Amino acid sequence: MVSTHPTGVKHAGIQYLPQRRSPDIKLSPNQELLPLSARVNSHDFLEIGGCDVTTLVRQFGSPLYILDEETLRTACQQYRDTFKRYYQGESQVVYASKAWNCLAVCAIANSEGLGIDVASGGELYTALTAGVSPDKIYFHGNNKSRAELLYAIDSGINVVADNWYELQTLVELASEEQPVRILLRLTPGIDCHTHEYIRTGRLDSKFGFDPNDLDKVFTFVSQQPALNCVGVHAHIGSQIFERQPHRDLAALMVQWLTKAASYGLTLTELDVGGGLGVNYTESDDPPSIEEWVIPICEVIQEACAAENLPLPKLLCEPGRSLIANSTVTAYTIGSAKVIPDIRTYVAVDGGLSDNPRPITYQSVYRAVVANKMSAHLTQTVTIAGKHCESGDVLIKDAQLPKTQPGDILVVMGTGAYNYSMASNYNRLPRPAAVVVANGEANLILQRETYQDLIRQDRLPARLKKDVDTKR
Ligand SMILES: Cc1ncc(COP(=O)(O)O)c(C=O)c1O
Ligand SMILES: N[C@@H](CCCC[NH3+])C(=O)O
Repeated sequence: MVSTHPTGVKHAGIQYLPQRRSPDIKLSPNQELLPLSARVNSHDFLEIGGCDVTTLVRQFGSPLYILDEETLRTACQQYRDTFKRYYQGESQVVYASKAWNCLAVCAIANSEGLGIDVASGGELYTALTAGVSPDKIYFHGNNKSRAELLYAIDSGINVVADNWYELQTLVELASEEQPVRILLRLTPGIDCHTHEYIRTGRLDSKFGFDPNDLDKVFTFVSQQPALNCVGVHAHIGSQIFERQPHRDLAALMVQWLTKAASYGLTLTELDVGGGLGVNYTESDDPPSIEEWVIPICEVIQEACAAENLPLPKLLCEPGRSLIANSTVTAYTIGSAKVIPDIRTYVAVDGGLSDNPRPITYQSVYRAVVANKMSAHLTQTVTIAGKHCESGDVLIKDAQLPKTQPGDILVVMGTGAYNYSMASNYNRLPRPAAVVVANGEANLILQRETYQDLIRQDRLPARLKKDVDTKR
């Protein structure tokens, strides 16, 4: 079977065309396997952003993260513009930068008018360095350190307060003259179907205040002049395909605003978190960005009208659905091991250090061979990484054309939680990343070197002496 990608990419056996539910609803990048600008050129090679992937690998090395600027910008615009169109109050889309935090990605999101959600001092430092305005930065985390909270207060950003210890620390660190702007993160008690490790909304979660404490929390913050509490926040989990949980969440959060008003707290911001899922395989079926945003706007508008509340500023925090499908990882194929009647392993020059999602969440990915885009898929192979770990498998039973050492394997949908969760396991240097657009490729993350790997190593003098004498 040969199927066709909407943009013209053909790859035998892979169904690239997601199902359109209605002609009025735009498909969005989170429903695509390949970046929007993907094409097959006259050599039968994959091009992204007008750049031949095999040339990029020759130029920048392998493995290589390749980020398509058009796809990322389109996703940012779809979120931003859908809120503008369907929500009558103010809105702000905030990129959850834990998905991929680096200067260039923060700068692109910022240039599209998005705010940035940060989850550590390091992510905050990156966002500020990328030029994001402090009032558009939201700081998350269930155990922010004192130093991180001080950094947040000094920088004038928004803090999403997660627990009692944090509220008390903020009261100590902030002052009446310079109150800290906070939102309260509450656990909504809403469950959804996603991987156990990435559910955050149910009561048994390490994040946020217990909803049974709502009265106590509102009473406390309403009495603290050092706390400028402006809103509520909740996030129910990640890689969610269902639509009802976010509708339920939106309705529940409006009830929280009503309750806060009874404590004299005028809360003007409501942040529904992120969580919209993406296509990693042809059988995934997430809603589009519009299909996710529109019902949230409708539910909040209806609930506020019913409760006679002014419309709050509506925020959301997508990570994965903004960036996952903008990026592919290109690897070079090396050794193979054929175990007759059992399995064929084809190894690449990266693995769990650049993409820990398969080993962590049993995530499934799809791949194509960038220099053999129309070749028939004649083999079923397991794509192994190069780490000393049997579980270091990127894709089980991948359908591929016949491959040989030197071929370029492209794994799709690697923009979210790949680089940001990358490690140096086995002391592999982290890969480089480029952003591509209009035939131009720019380095956004330099490949680590062996020197980088030992930059933080220290050899105490007494051990050094040992080394010297034993030589
Ligand atoms: C507080 C918070 N906001 C936003 C996100 C982004 O989620 P996603 O990448 O699923 O959109 C997460 C991650 O799950 C999160 O923990
Ligand atoms: N790291 C997870 C998502 C975590 C979301 C952050 N709360 C993943 O790769 O799917």
